Amino acid sequence: MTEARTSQHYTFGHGLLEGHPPPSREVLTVWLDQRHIKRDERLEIASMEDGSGWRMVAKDDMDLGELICAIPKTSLLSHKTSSLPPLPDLPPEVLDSRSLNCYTILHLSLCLLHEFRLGTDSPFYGYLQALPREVIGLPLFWNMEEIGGQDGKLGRRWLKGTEVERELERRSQQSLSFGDLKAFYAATSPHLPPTPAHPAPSPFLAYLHCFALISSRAFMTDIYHLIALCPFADILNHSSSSTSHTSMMADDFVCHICGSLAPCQHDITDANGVPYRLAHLGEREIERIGREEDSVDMRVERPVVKGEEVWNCYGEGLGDAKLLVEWGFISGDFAGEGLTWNMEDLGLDRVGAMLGDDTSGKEDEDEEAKLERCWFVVESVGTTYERNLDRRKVIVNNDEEDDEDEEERLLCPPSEQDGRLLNLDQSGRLSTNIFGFLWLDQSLALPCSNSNADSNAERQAASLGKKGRSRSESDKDADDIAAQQTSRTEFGLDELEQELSSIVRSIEALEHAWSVLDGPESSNSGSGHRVDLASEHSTDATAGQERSTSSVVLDDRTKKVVERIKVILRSRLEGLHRSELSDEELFELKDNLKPTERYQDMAMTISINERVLLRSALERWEQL
Ligand SMILES: C[S@@+](CC[C@H](N)C(=O)[O-])C[C@H]1O[C@@H](n2cnc3c(N)ncnc32)[C@H](O)[C@@H]1O
Repeated sequence: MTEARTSQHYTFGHGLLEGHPPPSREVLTVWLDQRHIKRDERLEIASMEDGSGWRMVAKDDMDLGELICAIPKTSLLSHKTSSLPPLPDLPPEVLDSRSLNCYTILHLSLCLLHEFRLGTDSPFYGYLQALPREVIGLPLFWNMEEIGGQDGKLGRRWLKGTEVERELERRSQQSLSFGDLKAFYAATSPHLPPTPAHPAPSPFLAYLHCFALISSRAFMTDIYHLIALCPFADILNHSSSSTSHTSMMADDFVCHICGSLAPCQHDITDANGVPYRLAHLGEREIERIGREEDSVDMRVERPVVKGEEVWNCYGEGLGDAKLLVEWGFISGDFAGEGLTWNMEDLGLDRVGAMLGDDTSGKEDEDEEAKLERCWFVVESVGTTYERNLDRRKVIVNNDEEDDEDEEERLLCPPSEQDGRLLNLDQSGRLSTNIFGFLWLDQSLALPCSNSNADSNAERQAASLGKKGRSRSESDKDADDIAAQQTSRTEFGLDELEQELSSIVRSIEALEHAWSVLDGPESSNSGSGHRVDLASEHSTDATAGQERSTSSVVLDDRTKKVVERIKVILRSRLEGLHRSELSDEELFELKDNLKPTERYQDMAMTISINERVLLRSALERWEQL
């Protein structure tokens, strides 16, 4: 059976495989067999329901541990297996600041382009012909007329202020901006060997096509091949980790010189003659890797039912922003870390000031060391918070109700993926990392004089409120900070440790106050509900415990942190495109999009989801 991804022949402006027959599963299957790529025969390549690509479906049940596929590493398409000759030294402005990861992506995209240009002469042709021919519309390209058109331009506007914009900024910091791609291709395209079908360098669009394929299909394999295309395995679509059936596995402790997994001539061995890179393995394992061919494997990690699509997990906790930027689609799974901030966004970019700068008694300490001292406290806050949550779970026997209760909290422990993330999680809970830093900034930014106090308050105002707060508000902030100052202290590690217990107490008071507001007897369903935190005596029955709330009083520092959190959330909301629109107006706009306006649709979905999340979080903090 020869089935095309679509029936027409392709001309997509990049000029690659032009005039070739459409992608064929049959040609792919023959090639996979020739390259000894093992697949379970119960698996079938099928079309996606919306016709936008291929997917893997199981024709029968598959059990835990069964092999889905095994791809010999010699059949991966990596910078080591491609026939692109080594590049000459690149000019420093192209190479200088690039990390190895970034260079590997840019270089592998060029390798792929070279294989495409070879056409049927490429040893990878059977695989290449099965890849999507249309350029995958990563947001990085949406402003480019040939790829994004009008839809892309309008879509980019909806990305304003969203996590996608942040993700693009992160990529840019890793030297993976549109300009970086352009510069890399300008420097390397003259070195592409001419081929019969492509005697001259290919257009930039061809390189972008290859870059998007690498971004959306290549996986990290080992320290020799690094990022590589894994034929067959890359047909599986993504689902978040809890619903996926499998993930990619490879032994990555290979020799970095020749790629051998088994002991080789380049190895340095320990006293027992075992290569250091294999020292963590048992004798039997070492014997096994000497016998077997090294491969990238996928096994069933969650049983697959007959007729089901087999889902891969491209990475733990991938949210829609990352999926859109790197893979060009959104899942709507509400996976990932929610919304993120960096220190600057939070007005915390001058840690020196946060620590009392020249009065710290550690004038010669660099910013990094100061920041580390703050992290010491903030991370301890997270650990303590998590431990208290666990303890509470044990007390209430960890039932479902308690999980729901937990999601309704104001704060959440730091992300498991990245312990230093400053985020608002998908349940609208603010990370204790943000709270901790805001607390430290509030309590430690002790000004030397009123003029310093002024500049500190101005700094916060400028960073937090994009529209800027009025001068009188800044003055008031500065006065408050100055009023709090009773004595000047050297803030060393000991002092920071003392801060820990204050922050934990502040969080406990806040959560307690919130549980009173959010508890069943408070009938806190509508907005505008208020509880007099300082005077009422009530009980919190949500956890099956009696808790006196007679002493829920938020101290001044806590109140100030709460105020800053509200400013941060409001400012993020106001930074979104068309932030003045109501949810109804937004949904109406989205519903009126044409089916072809896919980029706008994805961007609006993300923007709307972020609004909803921010509003729900803001509502909680405003009720305090
Ligand atoms: C590794 S490939 C997967 C195979 C691809 N569907 C194909 O046609 O060859 C990754 C691409 O598949 C698509 N994709 C993967 N998971 C998806 C999902 N859950 N929903 C929609 N598209 C998905 C995206 O276009 C993504 O860039």
